[in-house]
Amino acid sequence: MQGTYTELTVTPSAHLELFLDFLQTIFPDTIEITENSLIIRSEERLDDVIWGVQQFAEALSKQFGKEISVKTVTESKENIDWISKYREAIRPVEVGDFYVYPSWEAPKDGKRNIMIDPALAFGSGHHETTASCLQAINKYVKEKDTFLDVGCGSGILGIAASMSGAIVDACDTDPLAVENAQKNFALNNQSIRNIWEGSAPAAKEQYDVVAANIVADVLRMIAKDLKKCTKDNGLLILSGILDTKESSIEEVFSELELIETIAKNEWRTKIYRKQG
Ligand SMILES: C[S@@+](CC[C@H](N)C(=O)[O-])C[C@H]1O[C@@H](n2cnc3c(N)ncnc32)[C@H](O)[C@@H]1O
Repeated sequence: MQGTYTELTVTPSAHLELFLDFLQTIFPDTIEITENSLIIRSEERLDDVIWGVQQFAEALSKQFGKEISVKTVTESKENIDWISKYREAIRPVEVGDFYVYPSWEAPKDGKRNIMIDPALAFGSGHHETTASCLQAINKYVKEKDTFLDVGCGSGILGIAASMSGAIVDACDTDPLAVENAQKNFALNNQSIRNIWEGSAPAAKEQYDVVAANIVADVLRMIAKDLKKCTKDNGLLILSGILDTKESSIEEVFSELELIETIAKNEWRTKIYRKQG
């Protein structure tokens, strides 16, 4: 890509549509039409086009027996590399021992590096709820723990748990998320024991740690299943809770021991222990 491109504005005194037909033979898809003008952008020089447009105006003048003039203005403009701009906007995220980075950045020495490219599935580490769950995993997940990631999205939480030595299962109601999570586990050289399309009720065992970063209303709906698949003395990491919904979650999980609440902006992450 060149550093600049030329923008040519063609303003005929009449018959804009005929000038459009003429220019479309040279630039079939790339003409912007405004009320009185046609705009062409190109990395090539457009001198020949300006000459052609003037010839066309002269030919039309002869054909209609009245003068049809055309004004042309060229401007050199800076080419913006949108892909680079987008990439610059996606920065790595550091939470505890975890360093979440996109594929075009380098991993960081001394960290548990998780490579995730932003995709359709939620979970690049930038959202407060994901970052808070990573903080909780960093603090509470131990080697050999069994871990269930309910609503895995990109798989980021399960990958973090696996890097902490846990044996990981995951599920999501969205088949695209299941596919994306599997891809991300492989990209990060982590293994996932079981992954299924669906939710907590399909869990076949009880886990040391269950994490669910889903909106509060859904957490309330599946509360019974989340508690059921958590072992006695196991932990439940609940996120996706807006501060306005916090008390409704506390109410539904009141029989568990609340051991920590992480607050980031308006988002709350609650860590419960299921007493034996
Ligand atoms: C906010 S994203 C969280 C993604 C990732 N775990 C993270 O922390 O960044 C919520 C995910 O939950 C999934 N989901 C929504 N309702 C669900 C349910 N009842 N059971 C399981 N997954 C659900 C969505 O498809 C989405 O991928």
